[in-house]
Amino acid sequence: MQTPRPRTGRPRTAENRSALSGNAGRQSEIDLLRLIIDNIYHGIMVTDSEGFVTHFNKPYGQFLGVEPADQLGKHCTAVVENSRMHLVAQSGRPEINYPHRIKGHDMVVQRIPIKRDGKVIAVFGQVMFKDVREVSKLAKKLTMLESKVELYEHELMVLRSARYTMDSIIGMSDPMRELKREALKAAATHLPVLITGESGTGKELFAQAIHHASARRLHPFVRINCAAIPRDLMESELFGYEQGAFTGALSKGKPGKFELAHHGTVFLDEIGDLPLDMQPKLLRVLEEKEFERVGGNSVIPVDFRLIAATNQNLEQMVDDRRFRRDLFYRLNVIPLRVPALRERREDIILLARHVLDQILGDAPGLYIKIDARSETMLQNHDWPGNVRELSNVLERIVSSLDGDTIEPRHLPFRLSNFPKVTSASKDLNLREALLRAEEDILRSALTLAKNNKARAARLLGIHRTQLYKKMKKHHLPQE
Ligand SMILES: Nc1ncnc2c1ncn2[C@@H]1O[C@H](COP(=O)(O)OP(=O)(O)OP(=O)(O)O)[C@@H](O)[C@H]1O
Repeated sequence: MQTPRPRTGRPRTAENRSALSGNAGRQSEIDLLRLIIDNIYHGIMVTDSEGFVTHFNKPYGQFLGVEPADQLGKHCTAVVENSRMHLVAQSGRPEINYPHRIKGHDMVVQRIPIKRDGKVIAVFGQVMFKDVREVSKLAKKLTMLESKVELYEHELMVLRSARYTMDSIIGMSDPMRELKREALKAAATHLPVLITGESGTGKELFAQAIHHASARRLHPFVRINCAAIPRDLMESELFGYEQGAFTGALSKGKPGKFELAHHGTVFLDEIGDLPLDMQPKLLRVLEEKEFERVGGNSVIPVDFRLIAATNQNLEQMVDDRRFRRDLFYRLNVIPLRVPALRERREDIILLARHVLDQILGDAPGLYIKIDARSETMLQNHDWPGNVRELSNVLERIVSSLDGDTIEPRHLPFRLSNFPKVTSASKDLNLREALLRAEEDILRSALTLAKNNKARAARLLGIHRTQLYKKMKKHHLPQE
């Protein structure tokens, strides 16, 4: 096709046309559009339906080394080598991401016909990449990023599962095997799970293992300790708040735990401590899977699986009207009870070995033995603080162990039913025995109370100040 000659005497700029109309508002709008076109990063050229240039921006001028204003009115083929703008005007078909060779560079361009009433009135051309190698670089970068994401997802899964699978829950006793089987079945559903059991039995461990065995494993596991959140902050912690919802609120607002757990699992620990006035709000989000932020008026949908745990007797609490019956039924869809350590004594030594291995870590050549009498003492103890108490006892022993074997003399006083005064117990005098017993009981109470001093003092039946005094006497950490 023959290239039409440039028409120099007939400027076709939008500016000129609107200057003729004499409309000031229209003029300023056109100025703005021209400014926008000139500030776009990519080179841009617009032609009319015959291929004559009506717009040509500065970046394109800089790229080609020409003055933009001088190109207006010329035919596109006289301005840009290999131009196809006039052909697109004729065919009316857009050319998206086409290769285009200019000045020895392979570029990537778009040519889009602009139509009015079905007729092409202009063609918009844009240089997408000044060098086609940019595209392949970008594509490579994208592939690289995609594989990195894949790698991280995999690592995340390995990391999480390495810590929290059912296999990492130690226990070969019948009740534990059965419990793991039930927990795996629960993981395959999206139903709420209620885990009960004494303090320190491993309820949280089960909650995490269920999450990581479920289809939600790549999404967040959000733990909320109902006993630890101050009452007046509970609602905003759970549901978040909007800007200016209350004094001290962050100016941007803040998402709550449920929002953060989208597609994942919410673990409500110590659910028995959820204040009564919060219970209907929890029930609503469980039933409707949507909530409103504090101070907000839009409803936010959320998808999560709920796992709740408690060491309290929720049924009794329902009877005492301290826990809502409707909420209890909603939570108790799949009940799992983690047995106390004394109900699975065959797991005690297994757990002790596991804890010792964890304490010693990767230290090469280090191995701590437990002699037969100590094993019997560990197995015979009732462990009111369960696995947590066992861990604490072993940690303390290891920190002051003088050899590589745990012997009865290393074990806390409470593990022996009563001190046997034998000829071997040369150093045992009453004062020392009482001191050891006192320290031991203090430690147990603190373990049971999860280091909450007021609770520990209540357990011991003494005043808190007295507890602090005794802790000081035995050099127990006060924080
Ligand atoms: N079967 C187990 N195998 C390995 N570690 C365990 C096991 N059970 C408990 N533990 C460990 O004991 C400690 C207490 O466990 P966890 O916090 O899960 O108990 P819990 O029942 O949720 O306690 P609480 O009711 O006091 O919150 C944790 O350090 C946990 O890793």
